[in-house]
Amino acid sequence: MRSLTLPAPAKLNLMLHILGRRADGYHELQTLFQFLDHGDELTFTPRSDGQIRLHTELPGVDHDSNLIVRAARQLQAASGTALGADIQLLKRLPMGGGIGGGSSDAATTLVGLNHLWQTRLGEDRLAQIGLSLGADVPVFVHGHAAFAEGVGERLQRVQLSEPWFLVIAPQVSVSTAEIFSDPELTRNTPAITVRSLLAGGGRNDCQPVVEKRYPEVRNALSLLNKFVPARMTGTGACVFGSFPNKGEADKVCRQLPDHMPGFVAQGRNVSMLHRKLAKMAQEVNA
Ligand SMILES: C[C@@](CO)(OP(=O)(O)O)[C@H](O)COP(=O)(O)OP(=O)(O)OC[C@H]1O[C@@H](n2ccc(N)nc2=O)[C@H](O)[C@@H]1O
Ligand SMILES: Nc1ncnc2c1ncn2[C@@H]1O[C@H](COP(=O)(O)OP(=O)(O)O)[C@@H](O)[C@H]1O
Repeated sequence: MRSLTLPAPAKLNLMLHILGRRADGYHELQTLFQFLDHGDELTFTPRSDGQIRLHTELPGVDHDSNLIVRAARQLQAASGTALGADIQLLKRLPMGGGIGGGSSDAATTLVGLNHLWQTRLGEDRLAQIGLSLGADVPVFVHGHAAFAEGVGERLQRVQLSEPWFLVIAPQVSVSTAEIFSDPELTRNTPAITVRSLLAGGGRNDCQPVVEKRYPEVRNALSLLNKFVPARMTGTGACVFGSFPNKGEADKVCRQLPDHMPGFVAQGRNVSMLHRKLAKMAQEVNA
């Protein structure tokens, strides 16, 4: 049967404010998401027997807990399809890096299988299913840079400049739950409007707590700060800085020590997943 290969791009949280804690323990956020033109890649092949089989293993994640398998099963349940899928994953994004690899894999699975199985669920419904898998899945389903509120589910599209970023991935995995349960976390940042945010400013409220717990992240920030203002994405561990062009970002990337691998990627307002879908639609209509 016909296969479909789709990208699962990374995201950056260009800023992340924590406004408070809800009764269910989750934190109210304000964050600005932009995608990177760098990410994982998934290949889906439909099966007629209804089984979901992911053929790529990830360290520490068993088959049935992988967000890809969980997303595929949720879509089966929501749509009632009798089809299954063989899935291959090309994993490029560091795990637990705050660049959303798992969430993006889940979103690409929802969007990709909805297309391949012809289950015809709307984007809002896919985002709703995605939210039950992780707070960052909806923004990847919609595929547009956004200002997010709530736990990340209330999205407002934004148009941002698309600079080149150098992203450093310190060799540690930071657990989101651990950072959100730290008593020293700032939880009372006043709400700001998207307009004032786009005029400049913002910070990452998780950064001081992660810097304190993880010297690797602190060192990556101070190294990058020698060249450009550096900030952490999400709950870490990755840190990033923006450059006026690719050449300058590449130059700093080449100077990184072995224990601090990095990559250079461009910020994108429309995700690679949605660019590829638009290209496929154009080819069908041509
Ligand atoms: C804060 C962000 C910003 O992008 O961090 P990163 O994961 O990307 O680093 C995300 O929204 C994270 O979303 P996600 O990674 O899906 O978090 P989940 O797995 O849903 O949450 C893990 C745990 O973190 C805590 N948590 C998470 C999100 C939130 N808004 N408040 C919380 O208190 C909860 O204890 C939850 O059980
Ligand atoms: N397909 C997947 N890719 C990455 N991580 C996954 C996946 N499925 C489940 N996970 C689990 O989710 C955790 C967070 O993953 P990830 O999205 O990479 O980090 P972050 O949310 O910090 O950006 C991982 O440490 C792993 O245990």
